[in-house]
Amino acid sequence: MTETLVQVQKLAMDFPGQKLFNNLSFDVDRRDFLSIIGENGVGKTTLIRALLNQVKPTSGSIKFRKGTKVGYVPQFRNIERDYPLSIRDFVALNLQNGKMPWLSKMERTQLDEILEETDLVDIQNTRIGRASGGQKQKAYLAQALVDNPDLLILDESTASLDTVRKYELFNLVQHFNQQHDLTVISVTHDFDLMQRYSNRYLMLKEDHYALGEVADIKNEEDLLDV
Ligand SMILES: Nc1ncnc2c1ncn2[C@@H]1O[C@H](COP(=O)(O)OP(=O)(O)OP(=O)(O)O)[C@@H](O)[C@H]1O
Repeated sequence: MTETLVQVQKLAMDFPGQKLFNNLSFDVDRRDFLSIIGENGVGKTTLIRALLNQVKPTSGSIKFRKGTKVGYVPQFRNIERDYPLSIRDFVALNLQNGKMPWLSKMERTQLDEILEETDLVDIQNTRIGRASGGQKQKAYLAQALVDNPDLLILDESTASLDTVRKYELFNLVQHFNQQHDLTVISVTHDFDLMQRYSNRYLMLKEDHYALGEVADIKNEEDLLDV
């Protein structure tokens, strides 16, 4: 049975001289892997910010199923070489809620499990600032997943990565999608990434949008006409 996790209804966002999303409505069901695509400036990042409750839409609504926990992987942001945390400590930042300086036994288990599942065990003591770009993105992914979210939002998370690292990161996301029922929303410019990994797409254009099944799209040109 499908279980709707996110329900976006008649969303619109007005900025001076610009209107984004023409009454945008869509649902995201548990286990969906939705790619949000569209040209620069159509509002992809703004939509993500609205989903993360960082901006309030001018009209319309975004409803989450009660208890939905959301994880977020940002665009690549470089971390200074001297940043003092190890990869392990960096991933753990999302666990403690700032309440205690140490981790409970259960939290330590959660941390060990996510490091294992994201292939970071061998480099967990490496300083995050010294890690490669691909390792840093994996650490961001592990950080977003360590407290077991229902929904993961990725914003151009592979933009700085080469093809091998890009597939490595998304193979992991796919693993969590298929094995742990993680629901995924991924903003991307990358047609190949969308086609390989997602089951649905939301194409944003200046004055309309299109929702569809990725299986119906054979090549990039098909998206021009939607
Ligand atoms: N706080 C704001 N105030 C005014 N205009 C804004 C604000 N936030 C976004 N915009 C405008 O909304 C439009 C959409 O921006 P947004 O960053 O969401 O697009 P995008 O699709 O993510 O683009 P890109 O692919 O380049 O990242 C842009 O023209 C931007 O200037």
